Amino acid sequence: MSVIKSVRTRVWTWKGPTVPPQGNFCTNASDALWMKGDAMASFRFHQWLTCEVETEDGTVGIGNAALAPGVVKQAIDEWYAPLVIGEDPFDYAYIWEKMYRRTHAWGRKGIGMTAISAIDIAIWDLMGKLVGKPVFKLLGGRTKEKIPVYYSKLYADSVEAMQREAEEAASHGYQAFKSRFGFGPKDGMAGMRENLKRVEALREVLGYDVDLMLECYMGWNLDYAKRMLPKLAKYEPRWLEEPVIADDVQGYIELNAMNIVPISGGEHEFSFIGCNDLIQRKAVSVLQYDTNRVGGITAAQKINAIAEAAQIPVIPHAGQMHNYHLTMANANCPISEYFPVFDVEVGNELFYYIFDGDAEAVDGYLQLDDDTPGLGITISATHLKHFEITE
Ligand SMILES: O=C(O)C(=O)C[C@@H](O)CO
Ligand SMILES: [Mg+2]
Repeated sequence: MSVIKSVRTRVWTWKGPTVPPQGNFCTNASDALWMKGDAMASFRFHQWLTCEVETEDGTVGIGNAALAPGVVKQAIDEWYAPLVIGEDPFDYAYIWEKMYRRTHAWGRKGIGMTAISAIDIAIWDLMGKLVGKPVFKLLGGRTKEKIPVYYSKLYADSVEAMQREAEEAASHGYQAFKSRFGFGPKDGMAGMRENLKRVEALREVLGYDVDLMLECYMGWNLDYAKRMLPKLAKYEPRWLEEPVIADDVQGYIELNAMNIVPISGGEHEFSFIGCNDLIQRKAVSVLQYDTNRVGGITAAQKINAIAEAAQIPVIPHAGQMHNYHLTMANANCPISEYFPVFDVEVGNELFYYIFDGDAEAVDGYLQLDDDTPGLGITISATHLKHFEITE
């Protein structure tokens, strides 16, 4: 048995070139505020946290998190690392409960659960490396020949720009696409028309034989979403994502019960308890936790069982290998979100600049290797010069 001897956290701050997002590129929770200046400032993810868990034999498992990296680093360094050092990584269920219960007063959601997620993902990568198996083979194995993905970008822009991007993506074989709304309650009826114009334009170039998902990123409210759903129905969206803020579970329930467009959410929910609540209350028709927020792979796999029992499909938020391995290992996870590799703008794609090994979509699918141990990623040296790294 090789016990955990260290936990190394690093915050990666991107100092390289960025593409400034266009105006109204995505609604978000801050839109409800009277904001001076850039309403999107809270939206950029130009930092990332890596968490490396090493055992006495020198094997290193890599985890990561993208929410509030500096704060999560401190939480891990001060609270969680001491809880896992000295433990056997294969006691991962015990380690998870220990992290969850010893910080329960403040850690069950948000920063604490994000910290737990980063460590847990590292432990699963570590276990895969120690037994020489890919993580998905430890979770249930291959349930798909390859994983279908949806192209996730199409931030709101001019109609022409969005149509060009959609056509370009379709030319690469994608069969599913996610777009972002740029207008919400503060933009009134004119904004509604701008939103609808763009959905219609996307259907015009993509047709109706592909899935089109629509993302609000918590930027609408219940009243606006109730008014928009009947107007959206004719465009047959695969789902409407995060129409209201994560705390408005009652709003989710009401919108999902309208049964006009399936409602998806969960990327801002934490732990299997939080996701179970969304499932049991029928708040979502598609559950979209992110493994590096919800409690890592240990929690995600428990959620997958609950969701499958309720026959709610699980389509984790974001790309990244920790989500792909879970999707590969679960028949109830039909498809993966895929952030195409682009110049750094919002930052969703920053992980491509930190890690080597992330699966790349080909003709609308991605593949995981049956023989690569762990998650299959390493820390990359390629873009180091563009990062300021805080140990
Ligand atoms: O990709 C998503 O689902 C996100 O919520 C990311 C954020 O960029 C808004 O789209
Ligand atoms: Mg989302």
